[in-house]
This record gives sequence, C-alpha cells and structure tokens, in this order.
Amino acid sequence: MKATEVLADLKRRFPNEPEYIQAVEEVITTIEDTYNEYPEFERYNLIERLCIPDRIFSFRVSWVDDKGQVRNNMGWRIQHNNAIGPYKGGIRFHSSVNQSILKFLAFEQTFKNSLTTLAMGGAKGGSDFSPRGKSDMEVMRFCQAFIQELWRQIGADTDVPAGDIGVGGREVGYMYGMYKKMARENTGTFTGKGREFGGSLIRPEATGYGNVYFLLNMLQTRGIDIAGKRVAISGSGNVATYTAEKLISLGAKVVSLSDSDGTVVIPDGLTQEQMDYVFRLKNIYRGRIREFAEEYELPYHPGERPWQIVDCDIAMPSATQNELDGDDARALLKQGVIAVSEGANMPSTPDAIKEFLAARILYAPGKAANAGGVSVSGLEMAQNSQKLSWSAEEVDSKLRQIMADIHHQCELFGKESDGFVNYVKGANVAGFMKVARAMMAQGIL
Ligand SMILES: NC(=O)C1=CN([C@@H]2O[C@H](COP(=O)(O)OP(=O)(O)OC[C@H]3O[C@@H](n4cnc5c(N)ncnc54)[C@H](O)[C@@H]3O)[C@@H](O)[C@H]2O)C=CC1
Ligand SMILES: O=C(O)CCC(=O)C(=O)O
Repeated sequence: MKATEVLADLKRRFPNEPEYIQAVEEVITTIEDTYNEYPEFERYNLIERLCIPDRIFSFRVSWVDDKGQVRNNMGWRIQHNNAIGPYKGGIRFHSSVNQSILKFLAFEQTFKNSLTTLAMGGAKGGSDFSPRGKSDMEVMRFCQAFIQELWRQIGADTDVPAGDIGVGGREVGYMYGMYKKMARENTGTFTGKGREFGGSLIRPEATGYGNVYFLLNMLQTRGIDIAGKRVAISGSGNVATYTAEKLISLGAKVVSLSDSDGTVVIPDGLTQEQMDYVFRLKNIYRGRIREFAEEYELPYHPGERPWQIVDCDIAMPSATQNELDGDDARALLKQGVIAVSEGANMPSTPDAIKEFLAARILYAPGKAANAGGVSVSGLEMAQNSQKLSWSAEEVDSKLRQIMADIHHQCELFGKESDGFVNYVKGANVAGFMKVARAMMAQGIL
C-alpha cells in the first residue's frame, strides 16, 4: 500500500469530503509501514475496505414546529465497519452536520472501538437539525421523525447508537422511546439511556472522566503530578463539564470553558460551586457560557477559543473538530504546555499535531483519550444483555482499567527508540491491527 496513492484515489472519489479525507490521511500515513509487513493485506485490498464505509443511509426528516410549520432536515447513519462487533457510535445533531463529518467520525470510531478491548464495530449518525433554541416538544417531534426513518437499520446486535454533540439524555430518551414502539422490543438499542430504563451509571461522566484517567496515565510516565496544574478546557457540554469535574476533584485548576460563542477565563480555577452552576446552566436552562461569566464576573472573550488567551500547563480540547490549529499549538507550546489530551474527536488540525509531536510533549489523540465514553456504552450493552445493573464503583473501576489498557496499547505500538511515545501512531496501529485481523479471518465481505 502506498498511502499517497490510496489518498489520491479517495480524494478523486469523494472530492467534497475534507474532514473524511483528513481523518483517513492521519491514520493511513501512520499505519503504512505496519500494513506493508503483511502482503496478504494488500491482496485482500484491506485498506480500501477499511476506509470506505460498509454502507450509508441518508434520508429526509420532516417534522412540525411549534407554529405548525413543516420543517425538513437531512438524516444519516454511517455503518462503517462491523468486523469486531455490532456497529456502534453516537448521533450528532448540529447545523454543521454533513456526510463528510459523519464519515470522518464513523471512520475514527472504528479504530477507537477496537482500542476499547470490547466487541464493538464503528458507526456514526446525525442530522443538520440543531436542538439549540428549540422547545422540548420540537426536539421530541424531531427525534421521533428521525427514528421513524432509521429504526429498521439499528438493533441491539446490529447497530447501537448513542449521544454526541447536541444529543444528550433527553434526545436519547425520545429516540429510544420511538425505537421501542416501532420495533416492539426492549433490548437496549441505544446507550446513554436514562437510568430508569437501562442506562448505565457513569455513562454521562465516562468520556470526561476517561480522558482524565488517560491523562493521568500519560503524566505518570514522566512522574508529573496533576495537582495544581492549570488546565485549559474548550467546550462546556457533556465531555467538557465532566472533564472539569474530575480535574477539580484531583486538585487541578480548570482555567477555561467555552462554547461556539466565546470563552470564559477562570484565572483562579473553577470552584465546585461554579461547576454546579455550569451543570445547571447547561443541562437545565440550556444557556450559554457567557451567562456563567456574567454571574461570576469572570473575563469573557466573545468569538475566541481558549488556546491563545489562557495561561495553562495542559490543554484538553473538548468541543469539536479542527478547533485547535497550528497557531494555537505554537502559542500553547510557547507558554510551556506539557500535555494535550483530546476529549473531542479530531480537535487538532494536522498542522497542530505536527507541532505537538515535534515538541515531544504528551499528546493523546481523541480516539485513545476520549474512548471512555464508548467503553462505558459497551458496558451498558453488557448490562442490558444480562438484564442487570452494576454499581457506579464497578463501572468506574472498569473504565479506569480500560483507559489504562488503551494507554498500554499506545505504548506498545507507539514507543520510539529514544523512549518517546507517539500516541498517534500507537493508537492507530493498535486499533488497526485488531480490525485487520478480524476482517482477514472473516473473508471478503
Ligand atoms: N458525548 C460523548 O460521549 C463523546 C463525545 N465526544 C466528542 O466530544 C466533543 C463534544 O461532545 P459533547 O460534549 O458530547 O457535546 P455537547 O453537545 O454536550 O457539547 C458540545 C460543546 O462544544 C461546543 N461546540 C460545538 N460546536 C462548536 C463549534 N463549532 N465551535 C466551538 N464550540 C463548539 C458547544 O457549544 C458545547 O459547549 C465532540 O467532538 C464529540 O464528538 C467524543 C467521545 C464521546
Ligand atoms: O457511546 C457511544 O456509542 C459513542 C460515543 C461517541 O460518539 C464517540 O466516541 O465519539
């Protein structure tokens, strides 16, 4: 396999899908040497079969708003690869959603899920519908219409969706309710469900907590303590808030949060009281981070991201793709950042990644660092199959172990001769090898 040729061909076939091409490029350039050690992979044209999704469902979603006006959105589900288990991955509702973004997310999910050590293939879905500014009833009607289109393609052992940007417990509940009604079954074909109907304890916290556990594993390799470290976080949604909560409990200082409108800087570090306010603001009132800044008279920077305006030791981008570019990376490095651990999927641009690797800081790509969310989703599936529910302590301890195992796999496949761990290469090669072996064993499909 020549990565440049594979990429040129994918660009020709999918010319309008830049995010998808970006994600593929990062993976195949790092696995190229390993791939070429196995001539049978080439004969089976494994690389193309791994890059191009198994199938894509796309559909129109028509729903009625509160004024009685009919509205139309697009919906998609990308079933990327099910070599190691049922398709699995979140659903994103955001006005920016398109096929390219969902294809990149489903591609990344395949390698991430492989790293979790659990039996899950990769998928992603979503819509260009934005829940922002919509009433509860509008969100419910949209979710129901979305599932009326999708329900035949998903199932507990086929394809198990969950949340992502714009999809939290409320949206999962509405979608699961309609799924159950259409499919006439109660088998847990969604994760991130409410606790009363099969949701796992710790699933809401899992992506943020898992990212912090991964960070602790990285810091340990250099004998660095998290206590007292200044951590810049972007976003203020599910991943960002639970990352912040865990960091506070460990004595770190969270010095920023943000949303798509701007960034709040917290020079003395977020307190637990402020954290509770943010949880209420985001989950109950569905407000903006500017309102938090106003409430506590903190500096607010409209239209800005945290990276060039805060003073920090560690960065944890937890909002969206390509939110941290080369200039941001250079600014972070200039002020001596020691670690970057990604809560979001593909938040760093290729230019930024190049800078982090060249500076040999601890840099964890999302597919390793944020795998805690889907891992606990896998544990939710296991509990649903058993018709049991595990304690928070049990789930949390399994999550810690999974994050440690992912860290170990990254070290195994990413350690260079001088001892530096390239977590990008480690995660990609480890994730790839498991999927590749499973695909080879199951024939041409
Ligand atoms: N929820 C989960 O379990 C997992 C989520 N992720 C990733 O973490 C990231 C955040 O997801 P969630 O916290 O679940 O979503 P969320 O909807 O709860 O929060 C998203 C946050 O990002 C901000 N944001 C969205 N688009 C933005 C943009 N264009 N510019 C600046 N800020 C923007 C929003 O204002 C919000 O604060 C996404 O990249 C997602 O794919 C990754 C693994 C699991
Ligand atoms: O929990 C899941 O199934 C998916 C989580 C997710 O969307 C992700 O890992 O990016």
